[in-house]
Amino acid sequence: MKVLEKAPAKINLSLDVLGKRDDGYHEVRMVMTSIDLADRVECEDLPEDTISIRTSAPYVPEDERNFAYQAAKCIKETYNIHRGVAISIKKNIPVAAGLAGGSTDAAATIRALNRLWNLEMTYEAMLDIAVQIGSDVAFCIKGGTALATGRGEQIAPLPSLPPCWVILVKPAVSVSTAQIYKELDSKSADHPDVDEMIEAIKREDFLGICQLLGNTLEAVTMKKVADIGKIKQHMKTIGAEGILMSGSGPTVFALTQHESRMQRLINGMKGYCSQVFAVRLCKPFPLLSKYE
Ligand SMILES: C[C@@](CO)(OP(=O)(O)O)[C@H](O)COP(=O)(O)OP(=O)(O)OC[C@H]1O[C@@H](n2ccc(N)nc2=O)[C@H](O)[C@@H]1O
Ligand SMILES: Nc1ncnc2c1ncn2[C@@H]1O[C@H](COP(=O)(O)OP(=O)(O)O)[C@@H](O)[C@H]1O
Repeated sequence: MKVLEKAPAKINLSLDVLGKRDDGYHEVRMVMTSIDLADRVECEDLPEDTISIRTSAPYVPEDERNFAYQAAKCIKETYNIHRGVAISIKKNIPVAAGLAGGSTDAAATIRALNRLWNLEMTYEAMLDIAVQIGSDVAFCIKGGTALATGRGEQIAPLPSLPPCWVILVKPAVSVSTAQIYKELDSKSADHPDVDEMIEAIKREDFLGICQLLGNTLEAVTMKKVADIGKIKQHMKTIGAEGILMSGSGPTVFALTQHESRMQRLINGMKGYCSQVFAVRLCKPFPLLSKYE
């Protein structure tokens, strides 16, 4: 048997880093939302008890370093499963871009194996696996819009955003999330107003959401990748209601409710960067209600 799961990317609308914790991670408060730029994860039974990984993109590991492999291994160990699986990942999300590409593949693998192996996992059981793979995997299990706290693994759902376009521009460099957190001095950094962002979302106030976009990590990554500042400036000149770097970067996104602005942004930014996308938002997965 074979099951297919869609694996949407995320953007961070508000990302505040409160400080460093004793376990080496940073305490964060983030509002995240899923976008319709998605990988496709296919899981198929294998006759022998092994995990195999195939991806469509170069530079993505096809062994135990792949987050989808780690998710499958963790489920096999936790549920004492002695079955093999072939995992095939069609990558559409740019790699190491601040869009949680690897995390969403891991989350999709958890959802897929739950179906393939009839595990009847609850949402909480999926989260237990997710936190062992990475901080952003928990959000990606359900997706939609949510507040993520702790190291990013504590999830509280929020209402969906008003409909809009998300235009993404990925500079031709990648950054290491660990390095960006390491270089952050959270005391002297800018801190976005996460609570006001949540209120704006609850009020369905699109312009308020755009004005409140903020990311504590942006200044750190901008110092290393000069293109980010140039992209932001260029997008501002073309016109968008809100512009921000996602996660640890270097992808920059713009939000607009106007199709004409979306077209202008796409046309204007294509001459600037090779990786430019315009996508809609994604609703949360209606999964798990059967088991909750
Ligand atoms: C910055 C964010 C914002 O959503 O996203 P990306 O830019 O990666 O997409 C996340 O916090 C990234 O989460 P994720 O990519 O899952 O990180 P992990 O694999 O758990 O950790 C990678 C490394 O980042 C650092 N890290 C991560 C999360 C956190 N709250 N504090 C940290 O200090 C640690 O050094 C850790 O070893
Ligand atoms: N399924 C996967 N897809 C992409 N990258 C993966 C995957 N599994 C492991 N990785 C590793 O994770 C690193 C971070 O990639 P990614 O999750 O795309 O970035 P980000 O954390 O910035 O959102 C990559 O450099 C890659 O080596």
